[in-house]
Parts: sequence; C-alpha cells; structure tokens
Amino acid sequence: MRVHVADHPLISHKLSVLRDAGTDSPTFRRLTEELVTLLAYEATREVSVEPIEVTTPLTTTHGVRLTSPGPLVVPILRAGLGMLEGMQRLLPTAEVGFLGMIRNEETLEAETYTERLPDRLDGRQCYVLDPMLATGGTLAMAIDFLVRRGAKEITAITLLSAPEGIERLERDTAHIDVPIQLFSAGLDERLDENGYIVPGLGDAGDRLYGVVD
Ligand SMILES: O=P(O)(O)OC[C@H]1O[C@H](OP(=O)(O)OP(=O)(O)O)[C@H](O)[C@@H]1O
Ligand SMILES: O=c1cc[nH]c(=O)[nH]1
Ligand SMILES: [Mg+2]
Repeated sequence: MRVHVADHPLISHKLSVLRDAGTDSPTFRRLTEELVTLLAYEATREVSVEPIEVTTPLTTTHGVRLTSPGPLVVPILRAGLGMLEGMQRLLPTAEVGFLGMIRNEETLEAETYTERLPDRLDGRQCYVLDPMLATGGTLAMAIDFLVRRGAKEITAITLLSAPEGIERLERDTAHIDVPIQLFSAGLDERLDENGYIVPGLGDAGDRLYGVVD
C-alpha cells in the first residue's frame, strides 16, 4: 500500500479549523468538502484515461478522456457522505456506490449494515471516502469488499489517519494483489483508549450531521 500524507499549507490551515472544537457544523461540512477537493487532485493523478482526437474551432488535436467504465466513488456512510460533493467537483461523471458501515464503540469492530454497489467491479478504479482511519477496521473491511467484487485499483481518501490504522491496513491488505493507495490530509499521533484519533477532531459523523443515539 502506498501512503501519501498531504504537505500543503492550505490543507494544514483548513485541517486546523476542522479540528477546532468551536467550529460549527455548517463550517465543518464546507471545510470537509474543500479538503477533499484538494486531496482529490493528487489522488486522481493515476485516473485512467484514453487518447482521443478533439476538434477545436481551429483544428484537430490530441486529447484524452476518462476510460469507460469510469471510476467509481464509494463514500462510507455516514461520515464519508460529507466528502462526496468535494470529490464530485473533480469527478462529476463518476458513478457513486454506497457502503454503510458502523464501528461498534465497545468492541471497535466494524460492521456493514448496507451496500448499494454494482454487482461486478471488474476493471474499475474505486475511490473510497471516509474521513477517519482510526483502528483501520472499517477501511480494511471496505477494501476487502471492493476487491471481492473485482475492483482493479483502490484509492482511499481520508482526512485524518492514525499510525495504528495505517499499520493494520498494511497488514490486512498485504495479500491483496490490486494496487492500493491511501491519501490523507493529516497523520495524527495515536489512538486513545476509546479508539479515537488524538489529537483528532472528535466524531466526524456527529460533527457533520449531529449526534445520533
Ligand atoms: O478505523 P476505525 O476504527 O474502523 O474507525 C473509523 C470509522 O469510524 C467512523 O465511523 P462511525 O463508525 O462512527 O460511523 P458514522 O460514520 O455513522 O459516524 C469513521 O467515519 C470511520 O468509518
Ligand atoms: O477519532 C475518531 C475515530 C473514529 N471515528 C471518528 O469519527 N473519530
Ligand atoms: Mg461516527
């Protein structure tokens, strides 16, 4: 797995505001989208394109277009949904599939409660969106799911990642022979005793959408 941690002052600035406990929900949502758009620029560097001929008002020239089938964007509900619009800004024609996953806050085990994805993903590049990579259980399960469906390449985009989660992802995906990349806006210090990222930003889903019991 190739891991990329962003190194850009605009990303650091927006991430700092996002972390701030005083940032309200509308601002949190807007910053999440902006950060994803910035990350997506780098994360789509290897998006698959094919050569085409373009007719301009003056002449014809060589260009490219996204290959078909195009990339599939997969937000992991609930918090990943907050990243979708930011991603679609750069990939407006991408199809979107959904994975609903929740981490049990006692066992810290991830569980899939819904999915709406094409039956076969053969030949597809998949972009998985989830703001938080904590223990890594959720993303590892999502990647396993997409690989079993036939994804040919997986790029995960996160806002914050914990070293423990990256290690687990490396371990759990070591046997997988499709290319896997992780793009994260920030790499934090550690997890606390409840599996929360420190210093982190708290519960991303709650900060985006409010507390659900
Ligand atoms: O790396 P892990 O230890 O598996 O934890 C990370 C997961 O936890 C959060 O989701 P949560 O389960 O809170 O669901 P939500 O998006 O509905 O809030 C987050 O958005 C990740 O999906
Ligand atoms: O820090 C964390 C860990 C898991 N889920 C979150 O939303 N935040
Ligand atoms: Mg949550």
